[in-house]
Amino acid sequence: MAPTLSAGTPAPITMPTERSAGCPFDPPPELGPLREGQPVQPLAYPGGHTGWLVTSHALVRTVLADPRFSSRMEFRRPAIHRPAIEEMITSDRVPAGMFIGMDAPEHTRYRRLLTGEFTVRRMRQLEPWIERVTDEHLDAMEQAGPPVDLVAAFALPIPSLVICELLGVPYADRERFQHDTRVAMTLESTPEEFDAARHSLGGYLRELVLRKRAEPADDLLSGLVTGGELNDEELTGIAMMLLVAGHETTANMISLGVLTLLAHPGQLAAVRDDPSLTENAVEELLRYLSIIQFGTQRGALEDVELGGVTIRAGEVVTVSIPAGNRDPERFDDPDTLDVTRSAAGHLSFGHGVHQCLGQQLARIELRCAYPALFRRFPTLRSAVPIEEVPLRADMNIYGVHQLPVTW
Ligand code: HEM
Repeated sequence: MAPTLSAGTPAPITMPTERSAGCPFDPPPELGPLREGQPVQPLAYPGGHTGWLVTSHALVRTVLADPRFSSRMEFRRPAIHRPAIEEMITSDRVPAGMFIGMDAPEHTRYRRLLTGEFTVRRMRQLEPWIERVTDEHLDAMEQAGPPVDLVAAFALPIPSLVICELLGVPYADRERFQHDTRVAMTLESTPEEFDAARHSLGGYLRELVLRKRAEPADDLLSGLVTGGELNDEELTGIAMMLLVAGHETTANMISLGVLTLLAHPGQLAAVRDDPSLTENAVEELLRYLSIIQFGTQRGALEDVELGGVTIRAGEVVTVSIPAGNRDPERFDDPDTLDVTRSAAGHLSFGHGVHQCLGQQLARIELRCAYPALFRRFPTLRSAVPIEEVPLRADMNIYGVHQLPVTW
């Protein structure tokens, strides 16, 4: 049932989603005034529920760090209409092992099994291999000659190959899982399309788990199989979560990051002239772009006071990562891309116990991809006017559908 708001509380708004035509890299313009005036704002969720939208950096962190706000799937009610996800949540068909939708102690148990696989040290060991894969894709681009779609030729295959290698998923099967992931992520997918994609991916990964059981190899999934703590359902859920989380996110950061640098030639020149700025530039692009564009959800397990309002038990809170990352209280001149600033403390990988498990891997891929691309093609530019690049306004993960480039 829709909770009633106390007297004096502003009327609920719907989630701002429209970006300004002038700058596709800026979040929807309504978020700024909301953050300055009403950083905990009543939000109308699809289906008639009322919950909250949190927009300041400090309060986003507060929510994400507070165990009174649950991550359970029933609270991951999207702030914008996503029929497939809404149906999945209400029908209680959440797959086993998907610990992004769990609280302690279940979350802790699963996450502990994986933490060791994603340490900085482990990820650094992958670095030479990631560099080689990156070079091979640049070779292929060079051979094909311009124009090339950077998404298909570079931004998608690299993270996809990397997560496959890590998990032990045959890359040759990529068409199937890339298609299923795309359907699962598109806002417009119907419940039927979403279910079909999930079943197809689940069936595929379940078979793979059985194969790893029969013939373990030297990969993450085999390690989890032989560790003996997880059943086949849990292993399938974990593999699905990692495969989905591991390639669309980084792929969009690569392509949208390249487009952003092309649109900010001074910033591109600064990193090109001083490669020691690369790590900074990657953090700044993560902050500036905030590709998890509609935020992430939590549910109050009890009444909680937040920013002067009472969130009632059971209400859903959406924290806006884009709004938090553009908060002038936290970052000076937040709407300016500045690769020389320290963007440490950005929220693009979340915060608290659910903070992104794959963040070190993503960082290594990004630190490798941007410089290698601009080194190989110093004259790289968009092959179409920037306003014509098709943007992923309709996807939970912001980015570009295609990015035709030339050099
Ligand atoms: C630029 C790339 C990426 C971005 C922006 C990103 C962003 C995020 C964010 C915001 C969360 C927190 C969600 C929440 O609190 O509800 C998260 C969680 C997660 N991410 Fe990432 N991610 C990226 C890459 C990756 C990669 C490469 C992997 C896998 C290898 C991955 C695996 C995960 C997992 C498993 C979780 C859930 C962690 C948990 O619940 O404990 N992510 N990510």
